[in-house]
Amino acid sequence: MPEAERIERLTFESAQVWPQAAETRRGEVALVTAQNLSREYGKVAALKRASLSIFPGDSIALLGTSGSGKSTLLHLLGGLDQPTGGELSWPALGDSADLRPSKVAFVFQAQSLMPPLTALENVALPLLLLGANPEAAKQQAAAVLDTLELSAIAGQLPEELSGGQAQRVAVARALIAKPQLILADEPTGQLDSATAQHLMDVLLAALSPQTALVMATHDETVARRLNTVWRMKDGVLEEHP
Ligand SMILES: Nc1ncnc2c1ncn2[C@@H]1O[C@H](COP(=O)(O)OP(=O)(O)OP(=O)(O)O)[C@@H](O)[C@H]1O
Repeated sequence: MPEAERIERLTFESAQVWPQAAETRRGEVALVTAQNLSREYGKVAALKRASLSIFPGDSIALLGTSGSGKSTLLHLLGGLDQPTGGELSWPALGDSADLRPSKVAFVFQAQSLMPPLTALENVALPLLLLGANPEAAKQQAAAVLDTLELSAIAGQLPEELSGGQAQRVAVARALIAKPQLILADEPTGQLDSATAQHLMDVLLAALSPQTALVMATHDETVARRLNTVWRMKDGVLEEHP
């Protein structure tokens, strides 16, 4: 194999197991890239010098114990929080002021739906925030709920839903504006294992090849459903063994 091709292959393969801070990979532009990214809360170093890039099609499990810095990293990657050190940019997405909800969407652990709104209205919300016509937004929300086999509960309020149904509605809300980057913070954390696996089925089936998913989890079984595992320990993004 020619030397140049060998080096390119080695570079590509290492990018599969170890988060690189390169802005491009095989001609693709990174959705988000970070170099020595740090976040301190007073004396607590929640994230220590993380360098990484995330590309379209990546599905990454962020595995680590409680307090290891997973939520801190997700919030920074989504522009919900500001780093105290390092560089962070969204080469394929543009300005951090302009990230949500059509470019980046979050799925949180639990109870993130708006209580006075029905499931359908919750799912339509990102489109309304983007200025869509309300009727068109509701029609699109109904279509997404249908895809996730949730049409029967479209008119119900969050308090009337099971934990698994509520999380699937949260996934529908994250997907509706066709974001390129989905950041999920332990979306299966409060679900039993069968319901958690069903949520993963739904989420993975709904991803397009242009979309990247980063999911924080404690659960190795959930992590194994994704292509890559990144481990965090005491604020450090560690190499996967
Ligand atoms: N707003 C905050 N103020 C002060 N300390 C914080 C804040 N947010 C997080 N921390 C601290 O930063 C560290 C990392 O927290 P983080 O929530 O990122 O961990 P995590 O891996 O997501 O944990 P969990 O799995 O329990 O959600 C912890 O020591 C936490 O106490």
